[in-house]
Amino acid sequence: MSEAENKLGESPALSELKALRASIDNIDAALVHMLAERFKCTQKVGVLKATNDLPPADPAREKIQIERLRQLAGDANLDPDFAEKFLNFIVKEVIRHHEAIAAEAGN
Ligand SMILES: C=C(O[C@@H]1C=C(C(=O)O)C=C[C@H]1O)C(=O)O
Repeated sequence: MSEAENKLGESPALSELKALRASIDNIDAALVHMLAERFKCTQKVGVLKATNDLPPADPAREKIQIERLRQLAGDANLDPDFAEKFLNFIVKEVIRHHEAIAAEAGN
């Protein structure tokens, strides 16, 4: 049991906290599965780029994605700066994978 759960004891607040945490756990699981699917796609893009002599990063594509995500975030009441940072974090990792795929292919 976590410190917060311990402190709340048997109470309506504890029930609410547990229900909210159960939803958070479901959302985290969904995020992991969605990210895994995204990385499956980006790995294939990496192979496609390496076999067609294309660079790992595509800044023009990223610019469009950032604009789109910032708009979506704003509409969803999510901080657009956070959405941009989150996308950049993922894209940085994708580019690292693409560089590794290109190096493996001898590019
Ligand atoms: C996946 C690609 O490669 C890189 C990673 C991107 C991403 O993770 O969305 C976007 C642009 C590229 O810098 C791509 O070019 O589509």
